Amino acid sequence: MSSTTQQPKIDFQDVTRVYEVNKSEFYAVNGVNLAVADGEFITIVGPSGCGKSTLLNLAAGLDDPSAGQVLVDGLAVKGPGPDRGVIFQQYALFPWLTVRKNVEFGLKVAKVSATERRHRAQEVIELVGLTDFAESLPKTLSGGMKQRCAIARAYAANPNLLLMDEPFGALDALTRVRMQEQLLETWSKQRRTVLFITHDVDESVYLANRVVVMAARPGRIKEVIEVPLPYPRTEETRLSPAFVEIRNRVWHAVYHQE
Ligand SMILES: Nc1ncnc2c1ncn2[C@@H]1O[C@H](COP(=O)(O)OP(=O)(O)OP(=O)(O)O)[C@@H](O)[C@H]1O
Repeated sequence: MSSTTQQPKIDFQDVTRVYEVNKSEFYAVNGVNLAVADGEFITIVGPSGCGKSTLLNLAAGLDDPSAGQVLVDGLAVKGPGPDRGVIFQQYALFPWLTVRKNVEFGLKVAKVSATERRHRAQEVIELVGLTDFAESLPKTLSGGMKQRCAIARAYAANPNLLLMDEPFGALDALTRVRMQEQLLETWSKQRRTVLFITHDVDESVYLANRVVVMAARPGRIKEVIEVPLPYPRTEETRLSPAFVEIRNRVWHAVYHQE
């Protein structure tokens, strides 16, 4: 199959989600079309309430469209599945379990054998740089480490699609930059498809192959902006004129909405 005919990993086809608010219809998202290629890193930015989480939840199978459909690997999403790892801003770790046990939890539920669980947990804990904290409880970890643990837990199930809703939103600026670098490093090794929501324009450009800018009322795609900057991206990337130029375009699209 040539790359031009490859089936998208995620395909939002004319997706609309309507809520009933005060007896009238409210379009959280309206007529969204977006095809995400396998291995692509897509970020979604836009003002509060423009439907970013709605789109992510539809891809995760946590919600159903009112019209249109979301396809993953060519099949309509019918509910959550182990092929899709979801990571939210709140880490939602079990406070009474160690990092290792938190990471193994989902595998245990999925009845993966104890040996295999250990092996997989070890691998992903190493990947996110938490080896020295594998036996620690969440309360002893920093915010960034907790989020790395949540990411490791999502990776452990070996999803080929990562759905991330403002995962670094609660972190301080420096930790956030480190987490972005680490996420890109992992992504370069494994090339899982990523759909990543953020409020941060710099973050959206730094991470993505393409930035999807949304507009509100009704929630819709306003513009899709390519980021043809090479990986690995570094501090130099952030300072380069090409980065600044794209950042300015995204900024303009987000903040100058009619
Ligand atoms: N269950 C619901 N019932 C009614 N309206 C809803 C419901 N869920 C979401 N909405 C509305 O749909 C719109 C889109 O919500 P969504 O959470 O997707 O936006 P968002 O872009 O992720 O916002 P934010 O950046 O603030 O997280 C919002 O106006 C929200 O109030």
